[in-house]
Amino acid sequence: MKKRSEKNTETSPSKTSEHQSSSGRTKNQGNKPINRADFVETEKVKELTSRMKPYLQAGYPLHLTGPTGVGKTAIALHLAAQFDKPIMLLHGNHEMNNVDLIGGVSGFTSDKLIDNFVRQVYKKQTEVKEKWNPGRLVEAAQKGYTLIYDEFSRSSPETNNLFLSILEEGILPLYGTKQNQSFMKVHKDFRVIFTSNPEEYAGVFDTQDALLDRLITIEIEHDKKAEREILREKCGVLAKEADLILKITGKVRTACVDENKHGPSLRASLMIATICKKSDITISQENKKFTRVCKDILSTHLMKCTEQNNLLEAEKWFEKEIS
Ligand SMILES: Nc1ncnc2c1ncn2[C@@H]1O[C@H](COP(=O)(O)OP(=O)(O)OP(=O)(O)O)[C@@H](O)[C@H]1O
Repeated sequence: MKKRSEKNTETSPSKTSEHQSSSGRTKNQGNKPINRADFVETEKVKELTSRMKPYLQAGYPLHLTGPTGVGKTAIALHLAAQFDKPIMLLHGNHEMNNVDLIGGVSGFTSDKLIDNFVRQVYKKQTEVKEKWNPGRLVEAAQKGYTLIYDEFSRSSPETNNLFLSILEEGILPLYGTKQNQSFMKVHKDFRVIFTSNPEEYAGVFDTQDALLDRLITIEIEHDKKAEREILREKCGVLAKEADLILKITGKVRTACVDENKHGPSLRASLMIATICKKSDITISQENKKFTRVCKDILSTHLMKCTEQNNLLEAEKWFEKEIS
């Protein structure tokens, strides 16, 4: 018997890398657990969770919006974990396109059949087929994952248009994928939590009204009490130490708000607390090492918001205000 069949899969390298560069921002796909051990369930978080969970249970998508570092992603992850479903995290970016979300052709598969059964007859038959790689959204929508689409407004409105029919008709259009079917039905458990920064932030597209109309938008704001709880539990600082750090970042934040600019967030306070704890730096206004750390972490905000021309001037502002 001299009949041989070979299968060959070729992947076009350029297509693959293009695909990865933009979709590589998708993290935690499917069933990989998210490490949320250091999440602090503050009173504010409890209140928000009990308010928002029923909306998701009823099948409506949520949209958490607010300034950077206010805890939108952390809350979205916490909320998503309330459902017994894998969580998929997708990061918006201007390069993301439909291929990243619904898939595209990423190479070819070829079947080769060589028939030499009769010695004098040699027959070779090759069939080449395009290889379709489904995008992230296909997997999540098909299997009923909870999708967190972080900073979705950093992707273009054209890309986000896909969500219009997902959220309204429960179907995922498969245009451009050369599939037999033109759409796919979305799993009944598929839930979406969007997060975004307000439109005045750099690198953010205006969101189409039609999409906003389909979302339940909740504004998340800075909350001093919650920040204090997080600093204490996450970094292990004392209440008075947390208060001092928050007083300092708060002063700079207020100076920024006065100038209509975005000031330091909880991230800056977490950095100060973590560095001081790990380096055994006493958190006290009299300790020069501590104020040095604060100045280093807050210097970019100081220069931007206090309209001081150089770092020295900004530091003088700091000495005067933080005393
Ligand atoms: N409840 C919480 N418990 C523990 N850490 C938190 C909590 N809320 C926020 N954080 C921490 O604060 C920082 C900022 O939070 P997060 O990234 O969720 O903010 P964000 O609003 O999504 O910011 P951005 O708009 O820049 O994406 C992160 O380091 C996060 O781990």
